[in-house]
Amino acid sequence: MTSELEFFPKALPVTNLTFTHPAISQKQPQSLLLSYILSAKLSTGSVLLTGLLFYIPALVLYRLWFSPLARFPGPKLAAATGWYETYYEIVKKGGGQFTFQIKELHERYGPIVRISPWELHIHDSEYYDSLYTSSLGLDKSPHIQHRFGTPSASFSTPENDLHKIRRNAVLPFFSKRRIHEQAAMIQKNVDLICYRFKTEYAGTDNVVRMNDMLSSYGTDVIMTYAFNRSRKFLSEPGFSSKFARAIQGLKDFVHIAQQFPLVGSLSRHVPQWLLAFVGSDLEAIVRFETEISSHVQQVLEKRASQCNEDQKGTIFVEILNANLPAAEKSFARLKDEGIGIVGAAIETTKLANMVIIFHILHNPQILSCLQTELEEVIPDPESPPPLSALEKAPYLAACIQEGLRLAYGTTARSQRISRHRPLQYKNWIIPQNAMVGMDAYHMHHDETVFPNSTSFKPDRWLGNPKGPDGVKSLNRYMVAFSRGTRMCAGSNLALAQMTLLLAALFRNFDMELYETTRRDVDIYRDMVGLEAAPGSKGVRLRVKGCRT
Ligand code: HEM
Repeated sequence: MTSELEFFPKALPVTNLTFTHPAISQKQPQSLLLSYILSAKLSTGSVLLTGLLFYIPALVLYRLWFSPLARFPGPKLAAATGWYETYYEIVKKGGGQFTFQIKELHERYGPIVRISPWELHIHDSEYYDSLYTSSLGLDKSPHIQHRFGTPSASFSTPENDLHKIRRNAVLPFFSKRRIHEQAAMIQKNVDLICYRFKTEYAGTDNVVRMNDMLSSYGTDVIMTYAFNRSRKFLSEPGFSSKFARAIQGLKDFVHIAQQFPLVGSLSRHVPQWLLAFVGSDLEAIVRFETEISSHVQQVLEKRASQCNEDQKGTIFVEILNANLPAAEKSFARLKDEGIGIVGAAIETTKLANMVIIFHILHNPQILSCLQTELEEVIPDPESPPPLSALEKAPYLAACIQEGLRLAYGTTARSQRISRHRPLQYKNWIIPQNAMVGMDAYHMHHDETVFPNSTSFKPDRWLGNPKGPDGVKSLNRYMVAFSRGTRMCAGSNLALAQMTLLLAALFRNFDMELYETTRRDVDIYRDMVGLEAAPGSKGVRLRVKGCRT
């Protein structure tokens, strides 16, 4: 199917987003233009110029008055051109500002707004479960397929049916039982952090850069879990992680790759030496991707030579053993899945931990409540209880829940498309093939659900709390892991990592923030995940001493 007529060189979201309307055929402006050209025999330059003069007004006219989205409220400029979104995502304040602009649009236009020629956004916490659901078989928008340069990862797969096949292959790998079986591996990484805190940091002026430490923790865990190959970044001086720069680079590049997918894919073909020479973050990204690719390659080679005993139980052996078509087991596909999983695991968990650690250290009362609880749950810090016991500590769980809320998971909307039938929101009929999205930023700052929403208040999660109607659970409105068919596959792993680390740090150490303020954890840019203000060095702390 042809896409909506598009003059702008910026890539169009997707083929299927065409809206045909009886009043104006998609082909009309094109055929008019063609007959004009043939009869006038114009030079190429004047043909293009004349074409533009016809084409742009016809396109804008169609979008503003004849598109099936024309009747939805929103600014005319956003309805007329995708460059409106591009301006906020790439230009304004260095980019990543569209989510905040959408919030302003909702204040002006109400709970449903047309935010681009192709897309609607809804701000109504009660509707989230209707859109992010398993029951409607909605596609994820192809608009965001190239965001991370891994178009065939489950995470990026637009089509619901194909996504289901891919997701089902990895899901058992992240079950709660599997995660509990791996708790000892995660605890080993936590023990190493505690050992280094005790021997290198406690009672000294040495500053722990949590950005590095948490990136290394996330990387070492997921690389062991997925590939049985730890990178041992936690043993590096200052906990520095070579993947951290790559992940940051991926984040910095995310809106460019989304707005201009061609740039995203071409960048992957620039030689690594050239990227290194110009000092680009892309070089770190390519290096990271090359490393994951080589792990995938090894898995395939070892499997071919049947000497893959050491990789038993790793994620790719699982996928290779699954009942999937051959194309699903190709190197290119597995590489994308590998990069997708490692990328999804590291940054999200790091950010949530960082937000939690900051707020606890920033609020002495919260710190004291948590330490009191942990002293009961972990009487002897030398022999911590199993994960299952720590998971039952209510105040720790409440801190984690509140941190996930303020770290958002993914801040940007993840748009859905109904291919086969229209959707309904209140009195609005959303036409099929329209993109429609909601996001955690709007959900988590809905003051009717989370009063004083910018404050870190673990207490709001204690004692089986309810939402605004006094009936539905408050948990229903916490969407850091999203919901429905695309809900985070690694949420059990993420929660286990957070529980084990936070319990150990706050039970074992007295810590204080070092030159860190809210500015270092509050969202300034939406780079699909939270990004703090420019120049932030993330959360940094000093270990004052050990607790017994
Ligand atoms: C605090 C930590 C984490 C948060 C808040 C989080 C959040 C999310 C969210 C919101 C999505 C849905 C994205 C979308 O709809 O576009 C997602 C998907 C995903 N996450 Fe996580 N994530 C976390 C940690 C992890 C970890 C540790 C893994 C481990 C591998 C992981 C693996 C995945 C995968 C594979 C998907 C794609 C699921 C699919 O499309 O079927 N995540 N995550």
